[in-house]
Amino acid sequence: AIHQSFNDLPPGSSFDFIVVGGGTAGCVIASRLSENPRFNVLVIESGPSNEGVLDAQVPFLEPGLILSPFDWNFTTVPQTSANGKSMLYPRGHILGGSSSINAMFYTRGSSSDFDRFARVTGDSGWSWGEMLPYILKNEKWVPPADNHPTAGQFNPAFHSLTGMTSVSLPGFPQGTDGRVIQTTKDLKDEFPFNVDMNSGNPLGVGWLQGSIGNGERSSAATSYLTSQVVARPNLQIVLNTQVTRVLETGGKSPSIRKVELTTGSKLTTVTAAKEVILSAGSINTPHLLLNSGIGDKNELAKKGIASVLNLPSVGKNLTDQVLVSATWFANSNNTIDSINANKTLFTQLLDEWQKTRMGPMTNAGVNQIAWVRMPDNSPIFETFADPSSGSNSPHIELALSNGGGLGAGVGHFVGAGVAVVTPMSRGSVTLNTTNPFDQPLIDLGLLTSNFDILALKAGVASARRFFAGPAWKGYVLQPAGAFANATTDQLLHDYIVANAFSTSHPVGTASMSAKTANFGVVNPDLKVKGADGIRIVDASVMPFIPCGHTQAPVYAIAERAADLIKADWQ
Ligand SMILES: Cc1cc2nc3c(=O)[nH]c(=O)nc-3n(C[C@H](O)[C@H](O)[C@H](O)COP(=O)(O)OP(=O)(O)OC[C@H]3O[C@@H](n4cnc5c(N)ncnc54)[C@H](O)[C@@H]3O)c2cc1C
Repeated sequence: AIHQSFNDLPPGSSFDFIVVGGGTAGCVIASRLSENPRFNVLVIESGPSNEGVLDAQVPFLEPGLILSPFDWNFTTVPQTSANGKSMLYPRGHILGGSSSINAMFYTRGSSSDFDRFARVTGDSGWSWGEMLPYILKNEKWVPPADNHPTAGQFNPAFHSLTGMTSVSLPGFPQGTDGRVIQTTKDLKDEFPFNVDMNSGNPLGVGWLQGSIGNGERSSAATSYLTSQVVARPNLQIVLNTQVTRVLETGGKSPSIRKVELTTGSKLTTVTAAKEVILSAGSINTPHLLLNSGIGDKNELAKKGIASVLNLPSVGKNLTDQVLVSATWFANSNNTIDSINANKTLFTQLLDEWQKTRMGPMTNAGVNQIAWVRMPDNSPIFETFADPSSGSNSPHIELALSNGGGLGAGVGHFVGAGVAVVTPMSRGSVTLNTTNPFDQPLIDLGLLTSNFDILALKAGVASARRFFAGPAWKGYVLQPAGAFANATTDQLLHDYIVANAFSTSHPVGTASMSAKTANFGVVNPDLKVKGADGIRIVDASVMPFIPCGHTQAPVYAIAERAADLIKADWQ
């Protein structure tokens, strides 16, 4: 059942597993563990239900979720290498977590990303070959909202019809589709067509796959917590309840099976007979650990927190991808800018979505992505070692957009969100105060590595070449917004430093590492190092960021984690 408050739990309830955070990974764990009727599972989620939240259902309305009650509304500390700006840092505060508020891009990264996970942890179970079954266990391939013919837009060999989260090709054509595909022919050396960017080899330009089914967002909550799953007598889900600490339950290791939480203004605790699984995400998981005395002993002492477990890597290695827009005015009025600018049209399209689950509201304006690898002889590699996981991995993403403002104000636009998907900057999550309800200090370290600035420059240059292709003649007009000023190398540098922001893909703050490593937070089986009874399953365990968006890897990691946990307690 789903309960609005902790006090609504049936009296005398006891639990084998307590999952902290009903987000992307948490929903997978809850759903899979409760398949075993002998396991009693409790999920504690800080946010409210996703049911009936229109902005979380209609793909086009995703921007409305930022700075809403469904967002933790974090703000970063001033980013010293990005003009000292503090930035909004959205995270899902709702059942389904960030999968309920994200932009629904479903990209797996490259096979070598997973092979690198296996290499650094010494566990071949994290390799692409062994993770592919878990990826397929997550994905349920479904037709696009408009039911258009999809032959040649994906490779069925890499997809599954039997998983959980609906994944589909774009559900509505964009006015730029033909020109993008033509560019893969005109400029095929730099921008070859890739029939399926989720094959393990993403390089090239291909059709975006999104976590959307029947024109609606498919989140961890809608796909893993179906009414049949929620009806299981051995699964209890408590909403609107924030876990404040994890606590020792004795033993030498120490054993950490108890969680502290708030009910109204009162603190209470609940203990798991078998395990606590932390799935609070890359910001809140380290925040919870630090508040619980699990982190760098000396740093915690300065805050007056007694050390329970000295794990200096907690909250370190925060890795996120960095983005700028490259935007031009478009010689067209068939861009998605029309929808945002025209209230009548907006209402009409929303009405169409409500009645038919079709139309432009079924996706968000990006129908294709270009994944670009900087050549081995690029001058950038004279200074920096290649941070990518392998030669089949991009350094840069161009999210090709049929308008959407792209930060340039009012008008009709075309362009790309240019992201460095293999950033070298690292940040941290540290305690601000010892009050668990205060935000932690989130420092992305944005642009602190010059690699990221140089790679963004290379990405912008690549976007310029893309949109200078013959297919765009007469369509792409002058550069727009602040991007118009980026006319020299120095001015492009200034544009990047002033306008770069994060892609909201944080990972790495509770990294897994080899069992014998003297760094890292969890072992390859995701158990917290040096402790008993507590695992971490969420984006924070990824030691490196995959060269794409992060939800598909989180789903796959959680699917494997569920099997690891089940195997331990069979
Ligand atoms: C705005 C935005 C856009 C994005 N776009 C994309 C995209 O298009 N494609 C993509 O692949 N990825 C995208 N991402 C990233 C992706 O969604 C995340 O990487 C992924 O969902 C993270 O999963 P998680 O399980 O680690 O954390 P989350 O899904 O964030 O789950 C954490 C859960 O724990 C809960 N929680 C936290 N602290 C506590 C506590 N103390 N007590 C109780 N509950 C707690 C939270 O409320 C939340 O429900 C985006 C993210 C955001 C925010």
